[in-house]
Amino acid sequence: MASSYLLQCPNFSTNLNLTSKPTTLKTTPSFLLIKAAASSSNNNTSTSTATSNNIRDEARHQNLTNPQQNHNFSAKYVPFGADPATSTESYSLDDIVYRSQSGGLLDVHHDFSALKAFPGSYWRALFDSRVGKTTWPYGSGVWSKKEWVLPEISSDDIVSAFEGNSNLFWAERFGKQFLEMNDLWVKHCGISHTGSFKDLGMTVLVSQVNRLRKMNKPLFGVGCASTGDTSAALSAYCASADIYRAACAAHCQRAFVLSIDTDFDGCMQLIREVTSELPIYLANSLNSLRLEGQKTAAIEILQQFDWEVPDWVIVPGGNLGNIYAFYKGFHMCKELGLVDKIPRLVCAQAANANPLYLYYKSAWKEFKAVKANSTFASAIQIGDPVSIDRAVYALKKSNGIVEEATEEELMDAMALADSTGMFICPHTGVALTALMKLRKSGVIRSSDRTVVVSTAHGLKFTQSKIDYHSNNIKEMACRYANPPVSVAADFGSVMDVLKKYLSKTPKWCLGLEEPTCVATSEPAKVMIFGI
Ligand SMILES: Cc1ncc(COP(=O)(O)O)c(C=O)c1O
Ligand SMILES: N[C@@H](CCOP(=O)(O)O)C(=O)O
Repeated sequence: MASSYLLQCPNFSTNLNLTSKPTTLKTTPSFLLIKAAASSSNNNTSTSTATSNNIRDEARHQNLTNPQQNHNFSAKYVPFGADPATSTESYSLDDIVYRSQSGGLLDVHHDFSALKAFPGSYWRALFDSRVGKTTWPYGSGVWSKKEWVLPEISSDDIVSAFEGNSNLFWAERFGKQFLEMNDLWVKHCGISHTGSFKDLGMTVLVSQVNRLRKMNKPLFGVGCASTGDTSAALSAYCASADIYRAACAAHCQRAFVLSIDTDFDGCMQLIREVTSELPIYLANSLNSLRLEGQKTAAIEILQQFDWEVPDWVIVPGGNLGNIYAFYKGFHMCKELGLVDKIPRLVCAQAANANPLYLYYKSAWKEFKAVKANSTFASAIQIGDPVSIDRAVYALKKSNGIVEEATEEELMDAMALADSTGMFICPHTGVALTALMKLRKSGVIRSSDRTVVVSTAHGLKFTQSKIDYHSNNIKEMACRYANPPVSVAADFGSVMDVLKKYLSKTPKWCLGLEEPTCVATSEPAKVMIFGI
């Protein structure tokens, strides 16, 4: 009985939602109308009865016949930072709760004693055995770690697009050419179902929504504030679970988007108020369930290095859930004996939205929210991050660092990365800038194994690339811009342009003398003819 509501600031650029025309908050009646319509339930994900021998049926059969799959792993919510051994406050994951009694954050705490009954080698082998298969739900990079994520959910309730298992790209040329590094890697979390790392968290959250609906919990909607990535993931996973159909009349199988005249922080404040008034489940990372999925990217990095721990992991930060999720994934691997240390974490912020950076620079003395200014890294244009306490914890525990990137720095870094064959988003440009600064200062050494987390697909942020390469950004030199050359559509004009371009190349290239063998040091030219 749930539908999905999204609160977005108006200039979101990356929205992949299946939306109707955006409605402003002033049209509250429409909002209520959908709530009232949420009366029937028809969830084909959780009641898969149609075809036999699909992967979900096979998983069900396996559960019945393979007792090894029955375990006593469990998890619960505890106040963030509290010692679970002594804290008297805890909640079932089936409770709808986002804050502790004192108003603080929550954390999902796993029963480590049950998990520790198995040695690290067991977990490594189990996770490795599931990679790249189509077995439900373990073919997902998130659900391949199900025992560490949501151990008690039935595989039947899981809503998954087999997210995760993303490419860990060896940035050979970027590393060698610009940083004298040989062991630089980019974890492409944005090469994913809806083009950002949010899929990792949303599969967990929407699966739990599916479970709560089956338990007849009072839950009539799912909602988030968003710059565009969280909302895209929420829409897609709710659509995949057919959650809209259950909520609305047949003509309205899509998310309900409110375009609100404020920034992300304003939207976040509003969705928090709305979700405390209405039975709408909060899908932002304030809800600690999301981080259980996102932490699997850290486990995956270790797995991809054959359980060797990198020296550094650099993560762009906005609302600051993800930096903690990475810490948590690494920390669990250490606690449970899969590895013997964790990497140092770097959180990279845009200078135009840098409250964590300022806090770090004050030696953690005083946190002040800021008014986030416009940045090309629009998904991290956040001045009052909800997970500030989680981020500080992660950074302190990992001997971490916070860096920042100006607009020019992040755009230049993105262009340089693209010039070496990557195609990254501006947030990844922020993380690469942090790396470049830390290399320059010698903090990160040439031989350090370093992973930069790429959080979204470059294709979601093409306008920034077009602006940069057209030299169309006020007060920015766009030093690495590569604008197209306009040329008339006739052979002579094209040849004139090409001859000028190729004037420094050997004469045989221009057909002016017999070809000789090509010197291997001669760089090849790449020419693209387009409109
Ligand atoms: C593409 C992208 N990168 C980075 C972030 C920052 O992640 P977090 O808010 O968890 O710090 C976000 C969203 O916030 C995002 O959408
Ligand atoms: N960039 C995010 C901001 C919200 O982050 P969340 O992880 O707290 O949901 C977005 O895409 O909306």
